[in-house]
Amino acid sequence: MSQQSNLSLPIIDIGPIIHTTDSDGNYQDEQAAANVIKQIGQACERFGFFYIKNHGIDEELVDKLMSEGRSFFNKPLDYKNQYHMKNSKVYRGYFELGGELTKLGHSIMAAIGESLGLGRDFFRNKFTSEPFIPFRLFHYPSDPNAKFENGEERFGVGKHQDYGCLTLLKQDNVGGLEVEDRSTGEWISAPPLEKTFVVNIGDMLERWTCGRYKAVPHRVKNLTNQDRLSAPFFFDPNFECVVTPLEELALTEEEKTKWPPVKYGDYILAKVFAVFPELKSAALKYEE
Ligand SMILES: O=C(O)CCC(=O)C(=O)O
Ligand SMILES: [Fe+2]
Repeated sequence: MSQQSNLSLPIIDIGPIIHTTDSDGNYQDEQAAANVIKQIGQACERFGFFYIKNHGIDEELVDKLMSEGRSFFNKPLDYKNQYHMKNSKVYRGYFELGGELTKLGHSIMAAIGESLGLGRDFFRNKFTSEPFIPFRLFHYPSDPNAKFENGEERFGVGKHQDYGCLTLLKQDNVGGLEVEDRSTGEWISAPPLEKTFVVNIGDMLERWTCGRYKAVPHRVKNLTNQDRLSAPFFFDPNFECVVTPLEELALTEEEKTKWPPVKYGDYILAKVFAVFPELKSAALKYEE
């Protein structure tokens, strides 16, 4: 079993990269923005994860979302089963924070483009103008005494990497998220920090950059006696987007052959159906 690390993930004040001038998309304070972009680039290379603060997202709306989520999970099972994912064709809909989080996703992708020397419009112009933006609300029941089951360590969400470009995660104040330190294999704790989101890189950004920016394994274990709620917002390429190593990054032939092209829609569906096989039969039924 790997050890806990005593490192902590960087916390980046991204105020300077979300305030652009209206006319041309330049940053209001280019020097401050350049400093943030550098921090983002370093965090992507070293950890694949970072916290953001001063992100401009309305905290009242976030609180409202979390309390609505909590009240849903507190309802009786019969009520919740009406919305069981097995019964879903596909849940599409509106939620109040969607637009704001999408805008934030574009701002962070702009900074990432800049940090790679590709320019701030690179990803939006080429790949993410119409992102695929799944959103989930997770409930991790309190589980203080169930560290092990049949000798195996138990997790609310087992070790995995995210599939797309970026994840913007809001967690409540319970904690339990851990991130692998790729250089040591230790687990870095990512505790709740007020008014922040945890941001992490997904597999597609790793493929575009041939691993320069990493999609890093993480997991969640709630060992407290309180329920935990989290809300990941995924900012992903469109289903039709074919992801190949970026020519602009002057990667070697060896690197490029390691990352063959994938169509994002095929990639994510294969991943989701592997985790939730019942959704595959539901989706096939829907296609008939
Ligand atoms: O609940 C969390 O903190 C993380 C969830 C997660 O890793 C995911 O949805 O991909
Ligand atoms: Fe994840």
